[in-house]
Amino acid sequence: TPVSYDYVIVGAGTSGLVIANRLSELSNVTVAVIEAGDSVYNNVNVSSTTGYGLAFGTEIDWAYQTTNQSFGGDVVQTMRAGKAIGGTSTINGMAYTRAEDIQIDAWEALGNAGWSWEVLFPYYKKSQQLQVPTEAQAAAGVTYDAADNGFNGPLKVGWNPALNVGDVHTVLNETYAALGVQWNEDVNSGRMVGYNRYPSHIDVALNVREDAGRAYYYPIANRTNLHLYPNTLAHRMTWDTTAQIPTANGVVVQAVNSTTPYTISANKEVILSAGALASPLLLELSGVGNPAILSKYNISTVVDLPTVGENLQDQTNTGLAIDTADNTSYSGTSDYVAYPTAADIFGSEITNISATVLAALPSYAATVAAASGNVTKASDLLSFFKIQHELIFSTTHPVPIAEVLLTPSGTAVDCEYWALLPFARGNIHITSATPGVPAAINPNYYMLDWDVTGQIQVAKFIREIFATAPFAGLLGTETKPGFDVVPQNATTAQWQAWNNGVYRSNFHPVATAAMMPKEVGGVVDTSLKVYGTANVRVIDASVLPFQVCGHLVSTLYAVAERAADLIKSEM
Ligand SMILES: Cc1cc2nc3c(=O)[nH]c(=O)nc-3n(C[C@H](O)[C@H](O)[C@H](O)COP(=O)(O)OP(=O)(O)OC[C@H]3O[C@@H](n4cnc5c(N)ncnc54)[C@H](O)[C@@H]3O)c2cc1C
Repeated sequence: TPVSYDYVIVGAGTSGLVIANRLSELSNVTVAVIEAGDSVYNNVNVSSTTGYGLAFGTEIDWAYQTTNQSFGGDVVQTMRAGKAIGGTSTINGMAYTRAEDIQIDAWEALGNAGWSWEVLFPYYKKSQQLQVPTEAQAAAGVTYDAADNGFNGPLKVGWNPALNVGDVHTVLNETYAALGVQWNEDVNSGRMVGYNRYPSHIDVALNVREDAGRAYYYPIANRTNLHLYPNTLAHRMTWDTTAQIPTANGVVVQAVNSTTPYTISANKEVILSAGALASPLLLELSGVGNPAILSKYNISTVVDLPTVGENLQDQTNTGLAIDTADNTSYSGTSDYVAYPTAADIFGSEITNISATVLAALPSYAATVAAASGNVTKASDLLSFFKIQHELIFSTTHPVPIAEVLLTPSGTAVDCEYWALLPFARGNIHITSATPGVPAAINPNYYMLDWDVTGQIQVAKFIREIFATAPFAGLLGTETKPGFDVVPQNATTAQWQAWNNGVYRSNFHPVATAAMMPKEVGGVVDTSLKVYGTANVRVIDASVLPFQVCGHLVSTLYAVAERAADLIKSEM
C-alpha cells in the first residue's frame, strides 16, 4: 500500500528527532522519520554514563573512512557517527558545551539574517532541562548560572554522578589561574574562555545517557501522526515532474531485511537530517549538486548547486599522558575543561602570529579553492577567513582557540586536546550512483600552516600546565609522547612527525551543506531550504557555516528547535 505523510524526515538522529517531535506536536500534521539504524534503548554501550568508546566499531557505528590524508601523515582516518535512533548522540562523549556568542553572530555577518546569538540563545534553553549539581559536586567546584540555562526542555543536562569530587579541581583551578586561564562560572553563557567543570547530556536520576531518542522521541513515540521507520536506508528523493521549481514528493527507501525499494511520499516537505557525512550525499544521489560529479555517475542534474559537499570542516584530536606522583590513583569522571585563547597559548608571540596568519590568508584561500577545483571561490573563502581570523585574534573579545580535557584516571592523567578553528576545508562526494556505497570524504587535515601550528602549540601549552604548580606536584613522568620522543625544545617538525602518527578526527564535521547566501557558495538559505528547490530542507550539522568552539549537540538541538519554528511559521 502506498504510504504518504506531510513531512518526511531522513535520519532519526540528534537533529531529525527534534524536528519529528516539534512537527508532530500539531495533530493535523503527519510525519515520517526514516532511520538506517535500530533502537538502542537497551544497549548498555549506549546507556552507560562512563562507557565512552564502548560503541565504537560495533554495528551502531558508521565508522566512515576518509581518503588518504596527504597533509596529515598519509593516513586514512575513521570518522565515527551513530547509526541508531538518536544518531550520533548515542555514541558521543556527552559533553554539553555551546558556542561563543560572537561566533554565532558571525553567521549573521556572513549574510544569514536572523541567525545570531541573541536569536539562538532562547532555543538552547528551550531544548534543555538542567538538573542542578549535588551538594558534593558544588563543593567540588561545579557552578552554573541559572539565567543561562533552561529547566523545562526535553534534554536532560547535568553532572555525572561519578564525578570526581576530590581536591584535583582546586589544584587545577589555581594552576590554570597561574597560566592566565581564569575560572568560568558557566561555560554555556556564550562566553566560553576559561576553566570550567562542564555538564553532560545525561539523565542523572536514572544514571543513563540522555541521547536524542530518550529526550525527543521515546516520550512521544505513541503519537499516531508520527511514524518512525527503523532499519530503513533512504536512497534518494523523488521529484514531482510537473512542478516548475524542483519539488520533492517522496523518498525511495529500502528496509535492511528486504531487496525491494519502495517510496514514502511527502505531501509537503522532505527534510534531510542524516548528518554532515550523509545529507550532502542524499542531495547528490537525488540530482542536487555539481553537474560534473553527477554526470560521472549518470545522475541527471535537477538543481545545479556545485558547493553541495564542499566546505567540510573538522578538527583533529591528539592526546598527551603523564604518570601521577607516587602512583596516586584517581577514579571518577573528570569533566575538567579549559578553553584558552590564542593569547593564552602563544604568550608574547601573539602579535607576530596574528600578523603572520593574516598575511597568509590569501594563500590559504587560494589553496582551499584549488583543492575544490575552484568550486569554492578564493575571494569568498578569503572573506570567511578574515571573519575567522578576527574571532581568533581579536584583542577585545577573542574566542577560545583550543579545548583541553584533563582526565586523572588510575595512576595516569590523560589529556585530550584539539585546536578548535583550523582553516582547512575539505569535501565529501558520492563515488557511485548506488546508495550506501562509501563516499570520498576528504577533510584535508593539516592542509595549512596554522592548522599544524595551532595543534602543536596546544601540546606545548599542556606541557606548561604539567610543569606549573600546584598541579605539577601531583604528577610524575610524561609517558605520551615522553621527552625521549619529543624533547622539551622540539622543533615544529619533530612535533609534527609525532602528531601525524597519533592524531584522529575530532568527529565534529560541519558545513557540507552550509547555510550561506547562494552567491558565496551556500547550499541552504536562512530557512534551511536547499537553493533551487521548493520544499527540501537540510537540518543537521551540515548547515553550520562555521565550526563552533563548543561540542556540537547543544548547538544542533538549538538550530533544530529554531528550524522547527520556522517550518511551523510557513504552514
Ligand atoms: C565519537 C564522538 C564523540 C562526540 N562527542 C561529542 C560530545 O561529547 N558532545 C557533543 O556535543 N558532540 C559530540 N560529538 C558530535 C555530535 O555528537 C554530532 O555532531 C551530532 O550528534 C550530529 O548530529 P546530526 O543531527 O548532524 O546527525 P546524527 O545525530 O549523526 O544523525 C544522523 C542520523 O541519520 C541516519 N542516517 C544516515 N544516513 C541515512 C540514510 N541514508 N538513511 C536513513 N538514515 C540515515 C544515521 O543513522 C543517524 O541516526 C561527538 C561525535 C562522535 C562521533
